[in-house]
Amino acid sequence: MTEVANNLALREIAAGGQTGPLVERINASQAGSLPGLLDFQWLEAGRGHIRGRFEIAAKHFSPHGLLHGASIVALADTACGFGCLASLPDGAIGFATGELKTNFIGAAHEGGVSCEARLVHAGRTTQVWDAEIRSEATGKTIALFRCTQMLLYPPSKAGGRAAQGERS
Ligand SMILES: CC(C)(COP(=O)(O)OP(=O)(O)OC[C@H]1O[C@@H](n2cnc3c(N)ncnc32)[C@H](O)[C@@H]1OP(=O)(O)O)[C@@H](O)C(=O)NCCC(=O)NCCSC(=O)c1cc(O)c2ccccc2c1O
Repeated sequence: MTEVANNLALREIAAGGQTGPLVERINASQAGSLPGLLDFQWLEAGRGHIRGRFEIAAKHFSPHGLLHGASIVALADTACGFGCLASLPDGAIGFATGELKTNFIGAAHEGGVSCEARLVHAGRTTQVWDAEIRSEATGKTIALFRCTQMLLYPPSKAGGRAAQGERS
């Protein structure tokens, strides 16, 4: 069985139980997991918004030489996940991506890829996030992304089980 370090002590990251600004706690939390392996960097994070980037490297490409769409989706989904974490309503203890959609409308081959995400619906059970992904080399938008984050509550409120982020 693959051992995955539980770096996502979700509530602690969001609640500021650890030291340092939120964006630093987010960057530290991803070490060894997919966003860390893809070298995502988070520059700003707060309630309702987040901004991040990666520098294009060989690992971000498809086998036939295009920047892999999954690299872009991973950046945008991670932005919205961490953004959701920074924007949980009272009582919510976790979240999971429920659905996502991406329009790929341009290409990037070198330089950086940036992502800005914002909360467009803050519900009790769902959040809808929009993200715009740009090539830093050209300034052009290369993808538009939207997802729904499902908000998870403790068993006593939801009548269910522990939050996704607390799965071992
Ligand atoms: C979204 C759901 C929780 C909704 O469940 P629903 O109410 O529709 O249905 P059920 O209650 O019947 O559950 C069905 C099924 O879902 C799993 N499940 C449900 N609740 C939980 C829970 N609290 N904890 C763990 N697992 C749960 C379970 O397998 C249930 O089947 P059973 O046979 O056990 O009944 C649910 O649909 C769901 O959990 N879907 C999967 C969501 C998911 O895994 N999304 C992708 C992974 S999360 C992710 O991608 C992610 C992205 C990021 O960018 C992040 C960034 C930063 C931090 C974390 C990130 C992150 O996690």
